[in-house]
Amino acid sequence: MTELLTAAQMRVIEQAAIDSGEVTGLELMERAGRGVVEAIFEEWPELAEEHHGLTPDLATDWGPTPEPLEAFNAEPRPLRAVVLCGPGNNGGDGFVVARVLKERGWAVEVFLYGNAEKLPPDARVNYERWSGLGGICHPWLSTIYDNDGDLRGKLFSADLTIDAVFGTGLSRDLGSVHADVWSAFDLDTGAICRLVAVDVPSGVCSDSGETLDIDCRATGVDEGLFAFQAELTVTFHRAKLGHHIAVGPALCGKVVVKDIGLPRVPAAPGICRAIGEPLAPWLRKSSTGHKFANGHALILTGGFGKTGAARLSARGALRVGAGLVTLGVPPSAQMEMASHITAPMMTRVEGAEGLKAVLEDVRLNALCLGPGMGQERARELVPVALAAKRATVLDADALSAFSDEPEALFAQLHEQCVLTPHGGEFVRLFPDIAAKLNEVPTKGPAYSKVDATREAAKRAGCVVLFKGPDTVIADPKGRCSVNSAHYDRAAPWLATAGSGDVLAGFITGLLARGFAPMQAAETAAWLHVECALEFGPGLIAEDLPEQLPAVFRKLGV
Ligand SMILES: NC(=O)C1=CN([C@@H]2O[C@H](COP(=O)(O)OP(=O)(O)OC[C@H]3O[C@@H](n4cnc5c(N)ncnc54)[C@H](O)[C@@H]3O)[C@@H](O)[C@H]2O)[C@@H](O)CC1
Ligand SMILES: [K+]
Repeated sequence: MTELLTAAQMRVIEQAAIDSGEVTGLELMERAGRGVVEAIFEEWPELAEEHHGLTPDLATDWGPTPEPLEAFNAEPRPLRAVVLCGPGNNGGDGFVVARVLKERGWAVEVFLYGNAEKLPPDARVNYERWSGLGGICHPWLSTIYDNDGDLRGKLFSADLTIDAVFGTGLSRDLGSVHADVWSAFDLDTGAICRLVAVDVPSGVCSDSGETLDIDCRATGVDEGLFAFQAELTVTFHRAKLGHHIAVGPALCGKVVVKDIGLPRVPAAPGICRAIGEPLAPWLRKSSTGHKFANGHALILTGGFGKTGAARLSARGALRVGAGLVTLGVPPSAQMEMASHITAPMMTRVEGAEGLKAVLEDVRLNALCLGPGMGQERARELVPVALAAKRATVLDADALSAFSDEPEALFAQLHEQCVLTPHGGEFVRLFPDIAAKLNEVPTKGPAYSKVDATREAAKRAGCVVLFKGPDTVIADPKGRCSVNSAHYDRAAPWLATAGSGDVLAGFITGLLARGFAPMQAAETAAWLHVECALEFGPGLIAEDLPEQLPAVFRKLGV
């Protein structure tokens, strides 16, 4: 697990290092800027080749882009970079990048959004260093307005563009504070070649991964997404939450984290973590244990014609290692179920009384309710299941059944429960929290999916796993993690019918094995994505449990 920081947490870590005298802010900025250049050369080694270099005097002479034949016969030209600097320390990093590239013979054009006199001290030093190298700093906005799209032309013909406009300090409303700042965001940045964002693409809130809206009436601009679309994002020390949640991943391109020599992140309850590979020993089974040592899960099913979802959960629970799995079937579906199952067992569960009777068997240590269950059956069985105080997963219909009275559900939940809502179910159970999350933010740091899941878990009094490509899991004490299915873990084929039922089964199976709710939810979410990656395109829900043996083998389980 690695930490995913907020801007405030990053500032605390940075300030503590500076206060301890280990490092200065200026040194951190130098390392950050150099880290960006290093990451660029690692990503595009062709840019690191020396033969492109020319003398510094020619470095600002851009000239028109040659035709292909001309280019073939011409002397090698210097590589061209445009660096867009903002008014804070993100801009300071940009000046370092500009200097380092210029020292390597690149032709570098720097545009400053803001007033050089008002730059914060470290950024100001780097502005001076850039100027001392003979570097010119163009005022950004006047260039756009006066030279009729000059900057645009440069951007679209540059070999590299650096976005150092806003980083973790993006806080104010883009429109109302600076009615003209939108112009930076009005560029079709997705079409710019090799656009590299320093820390975070400008316009993306690093805490929430949301883009900030602007008041289109005040600025007179068309509505749009006012954020840069980067091909590569280079961040420092640790990834930030915004790199992994909401629309952040879609705008970051690829994220590289560069070490800038800060100390390890101290353990603090408020710090959210990215779920990483579970340790194999957790998942291994004891060589002497019998099946009952690995728990017995009960998965309640729906009626006739509605049993498939619970079977998917059962398959998931078995494959993840539950010793036994029993499907609790209403009479109408007994024949259907019997003709479909082999390894899972089944038992008749006819209503509240039926479930009470079945739960007298205390070996049933993990319950799953929801997949394909039907809301009526869920309303009848959920209270009985919760009163039994077993580890319990509530998914799908077991959540929607309480849309009209979520408080009644919360009153019955206990700390052995895991709720697994997707976006729609989340809205039904936590409408006020969802409304806050879905509000388009105008200021940073914006309310995030992490904030929303934490608040929901606190209210529910149990673990909440809020699904999505950015699944967030939180417990009532504020512990929180993100299972990011982005970048090299992108698993778009997981968005398929029944995949949530398998996830509920994985969690139930792990709970049966004795995992704590938070650990079960985190491990299941991680395995779920790994199974999808293992199978690849063409995946359907049935395939997911079948990938577990291969995933386990790779983990060394
Ligand atoms: N925190 C750290 O440990 C380090 C930070 N560094 C860099 O510093 C950045 C953070 O610097 P800052 O805190 O100065 O923040 P930024 O440089 O991200 O931006 C803050 C500046 O933008 C202004 N601003 C914010 N919202 C605005 C809006 N909507 N319209 C116009 N202006 C707006 C602020 O008033 C401030 O001047 C990081 O992203 C990173 O790039 C690095 O130099 C290395 C170390
Ligand atoms: K940036």
